[in-house]
Amino acid sequence: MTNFSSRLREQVLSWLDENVPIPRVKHILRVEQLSIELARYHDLNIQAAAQAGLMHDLAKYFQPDRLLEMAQQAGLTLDPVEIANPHLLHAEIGAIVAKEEFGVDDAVVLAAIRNHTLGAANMDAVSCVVFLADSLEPGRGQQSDLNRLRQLCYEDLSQAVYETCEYTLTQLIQAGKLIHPRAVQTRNWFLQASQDRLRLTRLSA
Ligand SMILES: Nc1ncnc2c1ncn2[C@@H]1O[C@H](COP(=O)(O)OP(=O)(O)O)[C@@H](O)[C@H]1O
Repeated sequence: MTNFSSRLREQVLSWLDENVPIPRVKHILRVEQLSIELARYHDLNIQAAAQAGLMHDLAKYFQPDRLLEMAQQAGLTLDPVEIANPHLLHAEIGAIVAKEEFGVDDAVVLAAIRNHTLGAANMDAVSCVVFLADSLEPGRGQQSDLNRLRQLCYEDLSQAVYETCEYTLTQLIQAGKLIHPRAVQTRNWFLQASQDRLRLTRLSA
């Protein structure tokens, strides 16, 4: 397990102070906190969830040209939706910054940073927790559907990821925005995972 020393945490906080506006730093700290809480509840690697929560938005304020250039340098294959909206690359590029700037080499942490916006089919539980924390941290609002999703995070992680994808996708459709296919793959994979578990539960009852 990566030892997320308080010294490294201070280094990240001081970098965030320089590169990210205060309201976004507050969001990041709430994501860190909820990631820790969910990881503790589900008996996951708390250090990994905390690190990914704290570093998920490192590239949030990088300009589109910089994101595209770094993605090209890293040899990433770009989806047309990322070319139309390079901001979506901040998750992939955030993982590169975590590695290069802070020496993070834990594959679980780097995957959770990469997966925080679009998710991924079959993403691991720490990625699920950070994905959910980013969408559902208390600063996102107190609407009843958000509060129901928050409750679901403690009952069934797969179902919570599936329903959170549905929530985000519905909002994007209503706003007439492009949808990245990876978000649809995430939704489909976690829908099937939830249904399979339900079927198994019924069979064993
Ligand atoms: N599945 C998706 N497909 C296309 N665009 C998306 C998708 N999910 C999020 N976005 C867009 O990317 C932007 C960044 O998403 P996100 O990282 O969740 O941002 P924030 O933390 O600011 O809400 C959002 O404003 C949204 O418009």
